[in-house]
Amino acid sequence: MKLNQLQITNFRNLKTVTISPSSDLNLIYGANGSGKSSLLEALHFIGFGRSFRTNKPNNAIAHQETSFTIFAQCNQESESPLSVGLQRSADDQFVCSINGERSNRVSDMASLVPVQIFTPQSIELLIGSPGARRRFIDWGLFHVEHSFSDMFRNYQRVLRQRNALLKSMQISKASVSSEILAQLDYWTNQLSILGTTIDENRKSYWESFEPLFKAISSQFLPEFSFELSYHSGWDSNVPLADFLRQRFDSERRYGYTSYGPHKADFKIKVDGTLAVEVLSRGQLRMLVAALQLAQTKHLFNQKNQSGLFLLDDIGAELDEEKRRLFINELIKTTSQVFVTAIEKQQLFEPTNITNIKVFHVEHGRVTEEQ
Ligand SMILES: Nc1ncnc2c1ncn2[C@@H]1O[C@H](COP(=O)(O)OP(=O)(O)OP(=O)(O)O)[C@@H](O)[C@H]1O
Repeated sequence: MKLNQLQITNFRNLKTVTISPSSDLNLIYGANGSGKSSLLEALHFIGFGRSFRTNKPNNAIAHQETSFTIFAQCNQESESPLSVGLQRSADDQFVCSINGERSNRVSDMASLVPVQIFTPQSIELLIGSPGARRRFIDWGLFHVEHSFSDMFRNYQRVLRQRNALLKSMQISKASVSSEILAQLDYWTNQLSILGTTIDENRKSYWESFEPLFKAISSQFLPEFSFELSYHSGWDSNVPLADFLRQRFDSERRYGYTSYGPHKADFKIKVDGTLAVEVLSRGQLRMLVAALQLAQTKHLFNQKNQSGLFLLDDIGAELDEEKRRLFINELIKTTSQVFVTAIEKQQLFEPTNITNIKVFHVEHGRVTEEQ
């Protein structure tokens, strides 16, 4: 999938932007506050239906305007061209269009355009909460198997029902009626069926992902040998329903389900110690880069599909050699890469890539350099 035209209107300080990006590498530079990250943020909206900077999408509507629009035309591998658009209004309306057809499901659009982003904050994947690591695995699964997101939504719906029941039991001091216990049993079984399938999907993803990661990390960080482990969120040698039933007393005390795939995580260690305890910030960024690149390769291997890769502020904490290595490897996966930096010098011209476009951003205007 390659984006060949992008139009942005009233998105932060980008009033009207129309560009025809390179299918390989796009280098974007400009002073602080010129609008570089806003350009990547607009692309991120296409792949996720949300920002990577705020959970209040209305903040991205340009001041004094009532909506923003983002429209992209794309070429797809061996398929007919695709056009996607989205509009967000200040009255919280979100409308997507796919080849002119309206859709209110952001995931319909997101499934068509895989987007990954690498920013100075991306090390949150390693130092932050397990939720970010679960989303990382689930992004990979979603793009290989789109039905995964429906399965996960169902799991969350069942989890909410089960938690509501546990909460009511926690509040009530009376002994639990057989009717309530039967209801809990029902939701426990449902949770177990969906949870086991999610866990199996994640495990098989992890199995095929791990060797790709190992190969890339030995290139990106040859001084370390990493050990990866995936944790299901419960002892998955025991069926989830049995595991939960054995913990009924503590679950009732807490009033929620504290085991299951919603508690899954993965860990990366070096000689038995968590990588975050050992690596420098720049090395942690390279580790995240290796994880993301492995995911890009995995998608390409499984679906012969590539997407957009956004690198915001590439100059931060990565030396020139590492930047060059990362971008060159990304281009090999046939990703369409967008890189931003403040200074043009930080955006080296890679030697073996010919299809490069350079854009200068100034006060919200984006111009292509000839
Ligand atoms: N809703 C909005 N409407 C108009 N302008 C906005 C809005 N939100 C943010 N801005 C402004 O848009 C400008 C562009 O911000 P952006 O983060 O894209 O800059 P940048 O080029 O990435 O800068 P830096 O190099 O400092 O990260 C900033 O001046 C910011 O204050």
